[in-house]
Amino acid sequence: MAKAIMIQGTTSNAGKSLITAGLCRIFSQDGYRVAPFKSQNMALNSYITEDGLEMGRAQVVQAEAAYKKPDVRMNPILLKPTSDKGSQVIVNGEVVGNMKAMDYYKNKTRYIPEIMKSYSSLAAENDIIVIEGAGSPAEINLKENDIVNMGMAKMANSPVLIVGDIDRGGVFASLYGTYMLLNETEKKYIKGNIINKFRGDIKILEPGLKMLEDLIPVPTVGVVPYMTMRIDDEDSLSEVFENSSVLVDIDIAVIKLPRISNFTDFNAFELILGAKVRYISSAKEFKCPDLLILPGTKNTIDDLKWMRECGIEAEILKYASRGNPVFGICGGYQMLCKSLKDPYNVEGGGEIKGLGLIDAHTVFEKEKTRTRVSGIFKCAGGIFSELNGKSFEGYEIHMGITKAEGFLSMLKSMDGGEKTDGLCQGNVYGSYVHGIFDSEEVLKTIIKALYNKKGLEYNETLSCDVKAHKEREYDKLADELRKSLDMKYIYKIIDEGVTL
Ligand SMILES: NC(=O)CC[C@H](N)C(=O)O
Repeated sequence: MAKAIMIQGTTSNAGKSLITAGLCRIFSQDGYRVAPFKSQNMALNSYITEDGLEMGRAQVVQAEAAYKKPDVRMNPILLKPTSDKGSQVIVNGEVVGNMKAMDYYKNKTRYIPEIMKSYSSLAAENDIIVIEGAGSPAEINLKENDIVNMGMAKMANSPVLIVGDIDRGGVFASLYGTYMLLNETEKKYIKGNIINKFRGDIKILEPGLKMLEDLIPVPTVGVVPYMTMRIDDEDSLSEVFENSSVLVDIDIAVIKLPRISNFTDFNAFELILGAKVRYISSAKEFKCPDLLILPGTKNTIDDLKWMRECGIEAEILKYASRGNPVFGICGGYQMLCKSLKDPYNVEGGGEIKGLGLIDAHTVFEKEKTRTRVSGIFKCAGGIFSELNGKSFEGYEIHMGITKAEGFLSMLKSMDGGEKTDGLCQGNVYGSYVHGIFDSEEVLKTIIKALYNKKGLEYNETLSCDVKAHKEREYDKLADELRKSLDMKYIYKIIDEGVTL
């Protein structure tokens, strides 16, 4: 039976996912069998495992860091918010329905047996489970019946480290306040604090650490520097959306839809030195990018209405009419169609005219398509015609089914026979495949075409192997954490567990 360590945070985005991933890599490097675990994730960035099951992307990254294949047991519950009040609830990788937040919170303890089944079976196969909490354990309105923070720590009898974000300020107050809002039993699980995202002179910080330790009986087990490294993000608070104003050769604009999903699809572009992805949420920011991407969304029709109202749709139509390239992924692909219909009310219902840039129609079905795919580009025209013959690999997660009016085609999946996973019309491209840009040949072909269009030279020799890049990032993360965390102490608390 594995031992456990749990990473909780004072807020969302404090860096729990990153530190969990780094610890997974460190323990694996030290020879342990390791698995990440998060009982419940609320995220629109999800992934499809080899068994066709859906899980949150943060645990996928952590699994990779632990040299493991992503496994749905690592994230038994996934909530995908469809609106401000409700979510699609996914248990052990399969949709169980849409639920209002209130109904879910009232009934969530019914999922404890599922959570513990997954946890126990992972624990039986590993030496250490690195558990990640969610949000903060001090949300006093949600603490009762908790299944993801202190409730989970108790079920797994796991020592807990709390991560605070010093970059946003108020780190002492939030670490102190988090501890003080816990009850006496819960406090016994807290074995250390971690200060994350530190930049500056540690000498100036040190007296504060001492004062905090005088106020609460919790040692600071490390001060982790601010890292520019990016691993796949979990939620829309992600720093990915903070645009920089650096000038580059190729400007790629992604529309930041209100329900944007799977924006990890575009991380691959970061490997291209001369390209920059910027996220835009107003018509004013549109300008004239070299490539426009419409990303996935959990609520295609609502997000299309939003684009229409804020004037972005008009900008896209103007931009596309001049022959500029547009690429839609999943929900973004659906928006490019002539019409979208939701007869079974899976995403709020109704019918709407699409952008009409691809002669196709999308209908939302009752059953979700969840599959991994691989295939090759065929019949891609326009500026990216060099994609033909290039292979892709990825996964699909959607309720909608898209059918072309006539003969339009672009991608053929090898494993799905004649299944068409995407369409192309002129310089407008759409596909259901998430992760399509992770293929080095696809990525390079697209970038090269964009350079050519601008009359610029593209240095093709630079590698953009996404997998190799990620491996290097995980090792770098582990090195950085080894330098800043007291690993001896962390091993000690893992070994001791929690005695009440
Ligand atoms: N991941 C996505 O973009 C999904 C698109 C759309 N919401 C569907 O389910 O069909």
